[in-house]
Amino acid sequence: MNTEPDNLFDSAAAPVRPFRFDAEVARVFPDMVRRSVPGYAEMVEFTGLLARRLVPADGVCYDLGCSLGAVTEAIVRQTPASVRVIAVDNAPAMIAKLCASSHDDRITPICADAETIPIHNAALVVLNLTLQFIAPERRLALLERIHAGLIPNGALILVEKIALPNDRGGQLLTELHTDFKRAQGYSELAISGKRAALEQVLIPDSIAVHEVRLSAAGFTGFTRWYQSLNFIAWMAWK
Ligand SMILES: C[S@@+](CC[C@H](N)C(=O)[O-])C[C@H]1O[C@@H](n2cnc3c(N)ncnc32)[C@H](O)[C@@H]1O
Ligand SMILES: O=C(O)C(=O)C[C@]1(C(=O)O)C=C[C@@H](O)C=C1
Repeated sequence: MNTEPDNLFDSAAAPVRPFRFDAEVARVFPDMVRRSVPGYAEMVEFTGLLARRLVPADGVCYDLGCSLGAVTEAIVRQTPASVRVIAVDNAPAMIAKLCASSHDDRITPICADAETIPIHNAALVVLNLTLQFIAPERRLALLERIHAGLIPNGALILVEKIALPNDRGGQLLTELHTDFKRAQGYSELAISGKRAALEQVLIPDSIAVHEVRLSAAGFTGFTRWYQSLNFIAWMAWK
């Protein structure tokens, strides 16, 4: 996948407009996500390893909000050749790039909305940094649909940026996330510009809200398997 540098928020002249997954973002996405999400590469790799344990031969996986297909490719790498992945994103620029880079017949890229795409016989559904972009009042309905589309013993992998408590620990982790971005070479301008652009677009929930909702959606159990600062990964099972 391309490695063009993310300098989208570096220009002082750039107007602050809501963040969108357009062609500009798709062009720099691998660099952007790696330098913005601490632990991203490891979470993607672990998702592949989890798929290896969770998905039966001939199993079907859904990667909802797949972007350029990093999770899809990790699943394909780690599972038998009979396992297939349906890779869904509603951003045409993302799906176009995924189609251009991947010709694996185990992968079915689809440009569609995760909220409406039919989900059937899924052994594994992955929402890697996607639920946070769905309107909060519709998140439960999406999780209920995913739960209904899973086979018995099927699982959901959910990775999210979370809302931290406004206490000393929460403030420290928020500051560390900014330090992480600085250490990745982002300028103060780029950091504050992206923060403003994501406001009202990426709406994080607290750990408690996520976990109450997983139960409400019908999942019988869940476990957290990764945390890096304000990014957390869960697995939930039917
Ligand atoms: C942060 S990116 C996800 C990263 C990706 N899962 C990965 O592992 O590299 C969020 C993605 O979700 C997609 N998205 C947001 N809302 C969506 C929706 N309602 N249906 C499908 N895709 C959606 C965006 O277009 C974007 O590509
Ligand atoms: O918190 C941030 O600053 C982020 O950039 C996070 C985040 C995400 O979690 O999806 C936001 C948008 C980009 O897609 C990549 C990463």
